[in-house]
Amino acid sequence: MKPDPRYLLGKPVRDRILSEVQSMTGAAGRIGKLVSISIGDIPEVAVYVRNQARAAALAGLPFDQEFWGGEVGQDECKARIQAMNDDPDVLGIILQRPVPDHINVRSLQSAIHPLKDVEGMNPASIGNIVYNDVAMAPCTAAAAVELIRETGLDMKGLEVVMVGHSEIVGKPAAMMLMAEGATVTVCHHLTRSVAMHSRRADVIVVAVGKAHLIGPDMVKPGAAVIDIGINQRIHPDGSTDIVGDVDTEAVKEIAGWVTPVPGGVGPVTVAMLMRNAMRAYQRQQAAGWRT
Ligand SMILES: NC(=O)C1=CN([C@@H]2O[C@H](COP(=O)(O)OP(=O)(O)OC[C@H]3O[C@@H](n4cnc5c(N)ncnc54)[C@H](OP(=O)(O)O)[C@@H]3O)[C@@H](O)[C@H]2O)C=CC1
Ligand SMILES: Nc1nc(=O)c2c([nH]1)NC[C@@H]1CN(c3ccc(C(=O)N[C@@H](CCC(=O)O)C(=O)O)cc3)C=[N+]21
Repeated sequence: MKPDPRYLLGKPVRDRILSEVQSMTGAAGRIGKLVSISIGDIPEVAVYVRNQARAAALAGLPFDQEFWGGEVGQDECKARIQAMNDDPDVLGIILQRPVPDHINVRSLQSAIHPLKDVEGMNPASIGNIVYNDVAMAPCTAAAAVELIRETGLDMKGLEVVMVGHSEIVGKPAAMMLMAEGATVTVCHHLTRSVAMHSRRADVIVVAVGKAHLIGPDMVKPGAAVIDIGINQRIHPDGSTDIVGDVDTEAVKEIAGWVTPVPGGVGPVTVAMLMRNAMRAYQRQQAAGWRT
Protein backbone atom coordinates (compact mmCIF):
# COMPACT_ATOMS: atom_id res chain seq x y z
CA MET A 1 0.00 0.00 0.00
CA LYS A 2 1.28 3.47 -0.86
CA PRO A 3 1.94 5.59 2.23
CA ASP A 4 -0.50 8.46 2.74
CA PRO A 5 1.29 11.59 1.40
CA ARG A 6 -0.15 13.68 4.24
CA TYR A 7 2.17 11.89 6.65
CA LEU A 8 5.43 13.79 6.81
CA LEU A 9 7.78 10.92 7.59
CA GLY A 10 10.98 11.27 9.57
CA LYS A 11 12.82 8.17 8.43
CA PRO A 12 13.75 9.32 4.89
CA VAL A 13 15.04 12.60 6.35
CA ARG A 14 16.97 10.69 9.01
CA ASP A 15 18.49 8.37 6.41
CA ARG A 16 19.59 11.28 4.23
CA ILE A 17 21.27 13.08 7.14
CA LEU A 18 22.93 9.92 8.47
CA SER A 19 24.38 9.08 5.06
CA GLU A 20 25.76 12.63 4.79
CA VAL A 21 27.39 12.20 8.17
CA GLN A 22 28.64 8.75 7.28
CA SER A 23 30.42 10.02 4.18
CA MET A 24 32.21 12.53 6.40
CA THR A 25 33.13 10.11 9.19
CA GLY A 26 34.54 7.73 6.58
CA ALA A 27 36.96 10.39 5.40
CA ALA A 28 37.81 11.80 8.84
CA GLY A 29 40.85 11.01 10.97
CA ARG A 30 40.66 10.06 14.64
CA ILE A 31 37.23 11.29 15.44
CA GLY A 32 36.69 10.27 19.08
CA LYS A 33 33.52 8.90 20.58
CA LEU A 34 30.18 10.25 21.68
CA VAL A 35 29.42 9.64 25.34
CA SER A 36 25.83 9.48 26.57
CA ILE A 37 25.34 10.05 30.30
CA SER A 38 22.15 8.85 32.00
CA ILE A 39 21.82 9.64 35.69
CA GLY A 40 19.51 7.49 37.81
CA ASP A 41 17.09 4.90 36.57
CA ILE A 42 14.66 6.67 34.24
CA PRO A 43 12.96 4.11 31.98
CA GLU A 44 11.93 6.54 29.22
CA VAL A 45 15.56 7.59 28.76
CA ALA A 46 16.47 4.07 27.68
CA VAL A 47 14.42 4.26 24.45
CA TYR A 48 16.16 7.26 23.05
CA VAL A 49 19.62 6.27 24.22
CA ARG A 50 19.05 3.06 22.29
CA ASN A 51 18.00 5.02 19.21
CA GLN A 52 20.97 7.35 19.54
CA ALA A 53 23.32 4.35 19.74
CA ARG A 54 21.73 2.83 16.63
CA ALA A 55 22.01 6.09 14.68
CA ALA A 56 25.63 6.51 15.75
CA ALA A 57 26.42 3.03 14.46
CA LEU A 58 24.78 3.88 11.11
CA ALA A 59 26.69 7.16 10.93
CA GLY A 60 30.01 5.52 11.76
CA LEU A 61 30.47 7.31 15.08
CA PRO A 62 31.70 5.40 18.17
CA PHE A 63 29.12 5.68 20.96
CA ASP A 64 29.55 4.92 24.68
CA GLN A 65 26.70 4.70 27.16
CA GLU A 66 27.41 5.62 30.75
CA PHE A 67 24.82 4.96 33.46
CA TRP A 68 25.50 6.77 36.72
CA GLY A 69 23.66 5.62 39.84
CA GLY A 70 20.83 7.80 41.16
CA GLU A 71 22.81 8.50 44.34
CA VAL A 72 25.76 10.15 42.56
CA GLY A 73 26.34 13.72 43.81
CA GLN A 74 26.55 16.99 41.88
CA ASP A 75 30.29 17.47 42.47
CA GLU A 76 31.10 13.97 41.34
CA CYS A 77 29.04 14.44 38.15
CA LYS A 78 30.81 17.69 37.42
CA ALA A 79 34.25 16.16 37.99
CA ARG A 80 33.46 13.30 35.62
CA ILE A 81 32.25 15.71 32.92
CA GLN A 82 35.39 17.80 33.31
CA ALA A 83 37.52 14.69 32.86
CA MET A 84 35.65 14.04 29.59
CA ASN A 85 36.32 17.63 28.47
CA ASP A 86 40.03 16.91 28.86
CA ASP A 87 39.92 13.44 27.28
CA PRO A 88 40.93 13.56 23.59
CA ASP A 89 39.07 10.27 23.00
CA VAL A 90 35.76 12.02 23.75
CA LEU A 91 34.25 13.86 20.79
CA GLY A 92 30.98 14.90 22.37
CA ILE A 93 28.95 14.62 25.56
CA ILE A 94 25.19 14.03 25.78
CA LEU A 95 23.58 14.56 29.16
CA GLN A 96 20.22 12.80 29.00
CA ARG A 97 17.27 14.56 30.59
CA PRO A 98 15.53 14.28 32.98
CA VAL A 99 18.02 13.89 35.84
CA PRO A 100 17.17 13.14 39.51
CA ASP A 101 15.87 16.07 41.58
CA HIS A 102 19.04 16.55 43.60
CA ILE A 103 21.06 17.23 40.44
CA ASN A 104 21.27 20.75 39.04
CA VAL A 105 21.00 20.05 35.33
CA ARG A 106 21.78 23.60 34.23
CA SER A 107 25.01 23.65 36.13
CA LEU A 108 26.06 20.31 34.59
CA GLN A 109 25.05 21.51 31.14
CA SER A 110 27.34 24.51 31.65
CA ALA A 111 30.20 22.21 32.64
CA ILE A 112 30.24 20.59 29.18
CA HIS A 113 32.87 22.32 27.04
CA PRO A 114 31.13 24.23 24.20
CA LEU A 115 33.25 22.37 21.61
CA LYS A 116 31.95 19.04 23.00
CA ASP A 117 28.37 20.21 23.52
CA VAL A 118 26.80 18.18 20.71
CA GLU A 119 23.28 18.89 21.95
CA GLY A 120 23.77 22.62 21.96
CA MET A 121 22.42 22.89 25.52
CA ASN A 122 25.25 24.77 27.21
CA PRO A 123 23.99 28.35 27.83
CA ALA A 124 26.90 29.53 25.66
CA SER A 125 25.70 27.38 22.74
CA ILE A 126 22.04 28.19 23.18
CA GLY A 127 22.90 31.91 23.34
CA ASN A 128 24.37 31.71 19.83
CA ILE A 129 20.91 31.02 18.47
CA VAL A 130 19.86 34.54 19.43
CA TYR A 131 22.54 35.71 16.98
CA ASN A 132 21.13 33.42 14.23
CA ASP A 133 24.15 31.12 14.58
CA VAL A 134 22.33 27.79 14.54
CA ALA A 135 25.18 25.40 13.65
CA MET A 136 25.06 23.65 17.03
CA ALA A 137 21.37 23.94 17.86
CA PRO A 138 19.40 21.68 20.23
CA CYS A 139 18.60 18.58 18.18
CA THR A 140 14.82 18.43 18.59
CA ALA A 141 14.33 22.08 17.65
CA ALA A 142 16.62 21.56 14.65
CA ALA A 143 14.59 18.47 13.67
CA ALA A 144 11.34 20.47 13.71
CA VAL A 145 12.87 23.11 11.41
CA GLU A 146 14.25 20.42 9.09
CA LEU A 147 10.83 18.76 8.77
CA ILE A 148 9.17 22.09 7.95
CA ARG A 149 11.83 22.61 5.28
CA GLU A 150 10.92 19.17 3.93
CA THR A 151 7.36 20.36 3.09
CA GLY A 152 8.82 22.85 0.62
CA LEU A 153 6.93 25.73 2.28
CA ASP A 154 8.78 29.05 2.05
CA MET A 155 9.68 29.96 5.62
CA LYS A 156 9.89 33.67 4.92
CA GLY A 157 6.80 35.27 6.36
CA LEU A 158 5.32 31.87 7.26
CA GLU A 159 2.87 32.04 10.18
CA VAL A 160 4.16 29.52 12.72
CA VAL A 161 2.54 28.78 16.06
CA MET A 162 4.86 27.09 18.55
CA VAL A 163 2.94 25.39 21.36
CA GLY A 164 5.22 24.84 24.39
CA HIS A 165 8.19 26.99 25.42
CA SER A 166 10.63 24.68 27.21
CA GLU A 167 14.33 25.45 27.06
CA ILE A 168 15.15 22.20 25.26
CA VAL A 169 12.49 22.48 22.53
CA GLY A 170 9.99 25.34 22.32
CA LYS A 171 12.24 28.34 22.95
CA PRO A 172 15.11 27.31 20.67
CA ALA A 173 12.67 26.20 17.95
CA ALA A 174 10.93 29.60 18.06
CA MET A 175 14.29 31.39 17.76
CA MET A 176 15.43 29.20 14.88
CA LEU A 177 12.18 29.76 13.00
CA MET A 178 12.57 33.51 13.46
CA ALA A 179 16.06 33.16 11.99
CA GLU A 180 14.41 31.54 8.94
CA GLY A 181 12.13 34.55 8.51
CA ALA A 182 8.94 33.05 9.94
CA THR A 183 6.49 35.04 12.04
CA VAL A 184 6.38 33.07 15.26
CA THR A 185 3.73 33.03 17.97
CA VAL A 186 4.63 31.12 21.12
CA CYS A 187 1.85 29.56 23.25
CA HIS A 188 2.19 28.02 26.70
CA HIS A 189 -0.01 26.96 29.59
CA LEU A 190 -1.11 30.54 30.35
CA THR A 191 -2.15 31.22 26.76
CA ARG A 192 -5.88 32.02 26.89
CA SER A 193 -6.81 30.18 23.74
CA VAL A 194 -4.22 28.05 21.94
CA ALA A 195 -6.92 27.26 19.34
CA MET A 196 -7.39 30.94 18.48
CA HIS A 197 -3.72 31.13 17.52
CA SER A 198 -3.29 27.68 16.00
CA ARG A 199 -6.29 28.05 13.67
CA ARG A 200 -4.60 30.77 11.68
CA ALA A 201 -1.19 29.11 11.52
CA ASP A 202 0.45 27.86 8.32
CA VAL A 203 2.55 25.60 10.55
CA ILE A 204 1.85 24.33 14.07
CA VAL A 205 4.76 22.91 16.06
CA VAL A 206 3.72 21.27 19.33
CA ALA A 207 5.96 20.16 22.21
CA VAL A 208 3.88 19.87 25.37
CA GLY A 209 3.55 16.24 26.43
CA LYS A 210 -0.26 15.89 26.39
CA ALA A 211 -1.85 13.29 24.16
CA HIS A 212 -4.46 14.67 21.72
CA LEU A 213 -3.89 18.30 22.77
CA ILE A 214 -4.19 19.39 19.14
CA GLY A 215 -7.44 18.29 17.50
CA PRO A 216 -8.83 18.91 14.00
CA ASP A 217 -10.82 21.97 15.11
CA MET A 218 -7.52 23.72 15.93
CA VAL A 219 -5.93 23.34 12.51
CA LYS A 220 -6.29 25.45 9.36
CA PRO A 221 -6.99 23.40 6.22
CA GLY A 222 -3.72 22.60 4.46
CA ALA A 223 -1.47 23.54 7.40
CA ALA A 224 1.62 21.56 8.40
CA VAL A 225 1.57 20.03 11.88
CA ILE A 226 4.87 19.03 13.49
CA ASP A 227 4.25 16.79 16.51
CA ILE A 228 7.17 16.62 18.93
CA GLY A 229 5.26 15.14 21.88
CA ILE A 230 5.99 11.64 23.13
CA ASN A 231 3.37 10.22 25.47
CA GLN A 232 3.24 6.66 26.65
CA ARG A 233 -0.28 5.36 27.14
CA ILE A 234 -1.13 2.33 29.24
CA HIS A 235 -4.31 0.56 28.17
CA PRO A 236 -6.69 -1.32 30.51
CA ASP A 237 -5.29 -4.66 29.26
CA GLY A 238 -1.82 -3.56 30.34
CA SER A 239 -0.47 -2.99 26.83
CA THR A 240 1.30 0.29 26.08
CA ASP A 241 1.78 2.50 23.08
CA ILE A 242 3.33 5.86 22.23
CA VAL A 243 1.37 8.80 20.83
CA GLY A 244 2.24 12.43 20.22
CA ASP A 245 0.44 15.63 21.22
CA VAL A 246 -1.74 15.60 18.07
CA ASP A 247 -4.86 13.60 17.32
CA THR A 248 -3.07 12.46 14.19
CA GLU A 249 -5.82 10.46 12.48
CA ALA A 250 -8.37 13.26 12.75
CA VAL A 251 -5.95 16.11 12.03
CA LYS A 252 -4.67 14.32 8.92
CA GLU A 253 -8.07 14.90 7.29
CA ILE A 254 -7.66 18.69 7.64
CA ALA A 255 -3.92 19.32 7.52
CA GLY A 256 -1.64 19.32 4.49
CA TRP A 257 1.04 17.45 6.41
CA VAL A 258 1.30 15.85 9.84
CA THR A 259 4.31 14.11 11.35
CA PRO A 260 3.38 10.72 12.84
CA VAL A 261 4.48 9.55 16.31
CA PRO A 262 6.44 7.35 16.24
CA GLY A 263 8.20 7.81 12.93
CA GLY A 264 8.26 11.61 12.67
CA VAL A 265 10.35 14.04 14.68
CA GLY A 266 12.08 11.38 16.85
CA PRO A 267 14.21 9.76 14.13
CA VAL A 268 15.20 13.19 12.77
CA THR A 269 16.22 14.34 16.27
CA VAL A 270 18.79 11.57 16.61
CA ALA A 271 20.09 12.25 13.10
CA MET A 272 20.56 15.91 14.04
CA LEU A 273 22.63 14.81 16.99
CA MET A 274 25.00 13.02 14.61
CA ARG A 275 25.15 16.07 12.36
CA ASN A 276 26.03 18.20 15.39
CA ALA A 277 28.72 15.67 16.35
CA MET A 278 30.31 16.10 12.93
CA ARG A 279 30.22 19.87 13.32
CA ALA A 280 31.83 19.53 16.74
CA TYR A 281 34.58 17.49 15.12
CA GLN A 282 35.15 20.21 12.52
CA ARG A 283 35.27 22.89 15.21
CA GLN A 284 37.69 20.86 17.31
CA GLN A 285 39.89 20.50 14.24
CA ALA A 286 39.76 24.24 13.59
CA ALA A 287 40.69 24.84 17.23
CA GLY A 288 43.75 22.59 16.82
CA TRP A 289 42.35 19.87 19.13
CA ARG A 290 42.34 17.27 16.37
CA THR A 291 44.41 16.60 13.31
N1 LIG B 1 11.01 13.76 19.79
C1 LIG B 1 11.95 14.31 20.50
O1 LIG B 1 13.07 14.34 20.08
C2 LIG B 1 11.64 14.93 21.81
C3 LIG B 1 10.38 14.87 22.33
N2 LIG B 1 10.08 15.48 23.50
C4 LIG B 1 8.70 15.40 23.96
O2 LIG B 1 8.09 16.66 23.76
C5 LIG B 1 7.19 16.96 24.80
C6 LIG B 1 7.60 18.26 25.46
O3 LIG B 1 8.90 18.13 26.00
P1 LIG B 1 9.60 19.31 26.80
O4 LIG B 1 9.59 20.53 25.97
O5 LIG B 1 10.86 18.77 27.28
O6 LIG B 1 8.53 19.42 28.01
P2 LIG B 1 8.34 20.46 29.21
O7 LIG B 1 7.44 19.76 30.14
O8 LIG B 1 9.65 20.99 29.63
O9 LIG B 1 7.54 21.63 28.50
C7 LIG B 1 6.19 21.56 28.15
C8 LIG B 1 5.72 22.90 27.66
O10 LIG B 1 4.35 22.83 27.35
C9 LIG B 1 3.67 23.95 27.93
N3 LIG B 1 2.27 23.57 28.22
C10 LIG B 1 1.81 22.80 29.23
N4 LIG B 1 0.48 22.64 29.13
C11 LIG B 1 0.09 23.33 28.05
C12 LIG B 1 -1.16 23.58 27.43
N5 LIG B 1 -2.29 23.03 27.89
N6 LIG B 1 -1.19 24.37 26.34
C13 LIG B 1 -0.07 24.91 25.85
N7 LIG B 1 1.15 24.71 26.39
C14 LIG B 1 1.22 23.94 27.47
C15 LIG B 1 4.45 24.27 29.15
O11 LIG B 1 4.22 25.62 29.48
P3 LIG B 1 4.54 26.21 30.95
O12 LIG B 1 6.04 26.11 31.12
O13 LIG B 1 4.09 27.61 30.82
O14 LIG B 1 3.79 25.36 31.89
C16 LIG B 1 5.88 24.01 28.68
O15 LIG B 1 6.42 25.13 28.00
C17 LIG B 1 7.23 15.74 25.73
O16 LIG B 1 6.18 14.90 25.34
C18 LIG B 1 8.56 15.12 25.42
O17 LIG B 1 8.58 13.74 25.68
C19 LIG B 1 11.02 16.21 24.17
C20 LIG B 1 12.30 16.31 23.71
C21 LIG B 1 12.72 15.63 22.52
N1 LIG C 1 19.48 15.70 26.71
C1 LIG C 1 18.45 15.18 26.08
N2 LIG C 1 18.49 15.00 24.75
C2 LIG C 1 17.44 14.47 24.08
O1 LIG C 1 17.51 14.31 22.84
C3 LIG C 1 16.28 14.10 24.81
C4 LIG C 1 16.28 14.32 26.17
N3 LIG C 1 17.38 14.84 26.80
N4 LIG C 1 15.19 13.99 26.91
C5 LIG C 1 14.00 13.40 26.32
C6 LIG C 1 13.88 13.56 24.87
C7 LIG C 1 13.12 12.54 24.07
N5 LIG C 1 13.96 12.22 22.96
C8 LIG C 1 13.69 11.32 21.93
C9 LIG C 1 14.45 11.28 20.79
C10 LIG C 1 14.16 10.36 19.79
C11 LIG C 1 13.14 9.47 19.93
C12 LIG C 1 12.86 8.49 18.86
O2 LIG C 1 13.71 8.17 18.06
N6 LIG C 1 11.62 7.96 18.77
C13 LIG C 1 11.19 7.04 17.75
C14 LIG C 1 10.57 5.75 18.27
C15 LIG C 1 11.04 5.24 19.56
C16 LIG C 1 10.75 3.76 19.68
O3 LIG C 1 9.62 3.43 20.07
O4 LIG C 1 11.65 2.98 19.35
C17 LIG C 1 10.10 7.67 16.93
O5 LIG C 1 9.50 8.65 17.38
O6 LIG C 1 9.86 7.14 15.85
C18 LIG C 1 12.37 9.51 21.06
C19 LIG C 1 12.65 10.44 22.05
C20 LIG C 1 15.15 12.83 23.11
N7 LIG C 1 15.19 13.57 24.20
